[in-house]
Amino acid sequence: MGQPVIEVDRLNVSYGDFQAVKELSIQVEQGELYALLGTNGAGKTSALEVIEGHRKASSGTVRVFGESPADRRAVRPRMGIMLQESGFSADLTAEESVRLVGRLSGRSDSVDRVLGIVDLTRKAATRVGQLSGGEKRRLDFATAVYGRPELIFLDEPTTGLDIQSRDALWEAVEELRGNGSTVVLTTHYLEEAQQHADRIGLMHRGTLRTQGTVPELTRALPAAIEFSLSPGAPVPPLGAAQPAGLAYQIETFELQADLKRLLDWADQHDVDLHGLSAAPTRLDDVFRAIETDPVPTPTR
Ligand SMILES: Nc1ncnc2c1ncn2[C@@H]1O[C@H](COP(=O)(O)OP(=O)(O)OP(=O)(O)O)[C@@H](O)[C@H]1O
Repeated sequence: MGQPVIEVDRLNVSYGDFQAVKELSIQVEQGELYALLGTNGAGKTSALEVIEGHRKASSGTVRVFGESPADRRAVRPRMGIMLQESGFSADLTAEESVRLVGRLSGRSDSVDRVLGIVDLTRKAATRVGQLSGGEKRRLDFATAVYGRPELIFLDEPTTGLDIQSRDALWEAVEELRGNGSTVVLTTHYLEEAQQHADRIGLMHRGTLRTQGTVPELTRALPAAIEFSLSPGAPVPPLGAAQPAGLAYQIETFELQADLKRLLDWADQHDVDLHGLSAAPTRLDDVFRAIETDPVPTPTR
């Protein structure tokens, strides 16, 4: 891992009496794609707004490139931000919007290049107010990556995008990462986080409940083997639970070995395992478990 780009230590964000972010501590290293995921209202946007320099912390410290994010002159030229909702003026054209945000960023780039990344070249002269929802999201992304920033925040970047636009966006993100950019992502599309993130932090009700790589997060929960038996079949091994009728389920932390044991047992007893499936633990399972797990357990 490289140098820390983002260092958050015991961050708290409150709105009046309501504490939206509680004692959040995370570090994001240079070149990393860190996905901050969580349930609705978990506090992700509130935390990111502080890290981006848009909001003041109630307490705690945040450093971006070793500086306070409030020090906009030091930090802003090095970061590109795609917010959940764009603040573009409806009267500006796509091209004017990119030029304006580009000028404010202090970086230099070609407007054509960034509009090309998101296939908006044909819409360069179209006013923002006349762009579709997906086109506006793509314009947001184009402005966030203008000048190839070292640090890019993507807040639900692919919401409302068709599959071609998603693929193009992720291709552009991977290219930026190839050049060493660091990316912070929030999304409700867990498969995207699973596919692209180096590390994932899961927030629920203001706290970071767990953090790690996908294998680290999924390792903590059992995988599942499922099958059905014909009436009169012998009792299956491995403490198989019987949730309904003739359907069985085995939870296991040793999927391969237990699957072999089950198949050997079926062979020996000449039993058919109808609808046999063996599924590794998915990020969705970790996510669901978070809501019922009262104990915060960040791993690192
Ligand atoms: N300006 C505000 N004033 C009062 N409460 C707020 C404000 N902004 C956010 N909140 C509350 O703080 C909590 C965290 O909101 P936040 O937008 O940070 O969550 P989130 O994790 O980004 O959620 P989502 O996934 O739904 O976008 C929510 O309960 C929200 O209602």
